[in-house]
Amino acid sequence: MNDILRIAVPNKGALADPAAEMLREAGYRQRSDGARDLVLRDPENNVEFFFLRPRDIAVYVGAGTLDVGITGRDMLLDSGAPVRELLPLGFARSTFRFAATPGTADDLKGFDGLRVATSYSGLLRTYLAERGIDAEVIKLDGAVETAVQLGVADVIADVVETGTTLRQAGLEIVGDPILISEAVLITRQDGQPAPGAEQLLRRLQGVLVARRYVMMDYDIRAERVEEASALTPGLESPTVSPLHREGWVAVRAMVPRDQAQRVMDELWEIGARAILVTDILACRI
Ligand SMILES: Nc1ncnc2c1ncn2[C@@H]1O[C@H](COP(=O)(O)OP(=O)(O)OP(=O)(O)O)[C@@H](O)[C@H]1O
Ligand SMILES: O=P(O)(O)OC[C@H]1O[C@H](OP(=O)(O)OP(=O)(O)O)[C@H](O)[C@@H]1O
Ligand SMILES: [Mg+2]
Repeated sequence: MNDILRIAVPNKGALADPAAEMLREAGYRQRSDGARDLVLRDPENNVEFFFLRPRDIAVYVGAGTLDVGITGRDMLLDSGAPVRELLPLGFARSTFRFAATPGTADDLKGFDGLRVATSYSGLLRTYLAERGIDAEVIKLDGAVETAVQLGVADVIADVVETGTTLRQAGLEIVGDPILISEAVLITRQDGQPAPGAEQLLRRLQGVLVARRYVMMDYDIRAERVEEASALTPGLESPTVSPLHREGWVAVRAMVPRDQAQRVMDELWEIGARAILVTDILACRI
């Protein structure tokens, strides 16, 4: 048997609940609601979970004390730790952006000599240095949007999702996104991931596919099956089975969830009937 796989998971913040939910869907044990365990063993799956601050996760994984972890891409880059992304996980999506009071700093080029507040100073310093911008970085722990109002900074660089927090602080986005972020599974930069990481990776990939796709079944006249297959090509190829009813076949294919209604309309137009859509609970592709 392989060594136990040691997995770092966020203990609070925007990543914690969706990470736990995803691991649960992948068949792993997770903390019960409200529990505050720091370590959780899951002997059945030969893994151990360590609940840590999301910001620290890249540090532990980079040091090699933990094998893999879940954190945000922005936090990974900010840490400067020797880690790499194994798999983007599709939640905690955000952009990292500059913002300022309207009319005060409309362009990155004009940032020389200004004070930029952020809780991602590593990421920001690299970004400014790469562009030769000589701004002063003010490192704060959080609630960065308030820094301009209180006169601590001229510009901020922070996580933006809906933009509500910026609007409430009377700030406006400046320039292009510094980074597009989401939750990611990470491992150490050098060498192969730990042996048990393969299984975790496959399970998480399975959850992502199960979330993104639905299963679609329908009946159609045999002479239209080519046309129908073009609408529902599936991941590799749709399954076509004979029907007892002469001249008809049954087709089964995976369809992207967000396209299911459009595909059903188009199938109906070419004569498909008994079109059924079902959730995929789990899969290995
Ligand atoms: N409102 C949000 N929507 C989507 N993703 C977010 C949001 N806020 C933070 N994130 C993402 O979640 C990850 C962790 O950020 P989070 O804010 O939870 O950490 P933190 O600021 O250290 O913790 P806390 O806010 O609890 O002090 C980052 O990758 C960030 O991009
Ligand atoms: O664009 P929005 O949808 O408003 O979301 C973005 C806000 O969410 C996060 O704040 P969080 O609650 O984590 O507080 P923090 O700034 O103290 O980390 C982030 O730092 C932004 O402030
Ligand atoms: Mg936060």
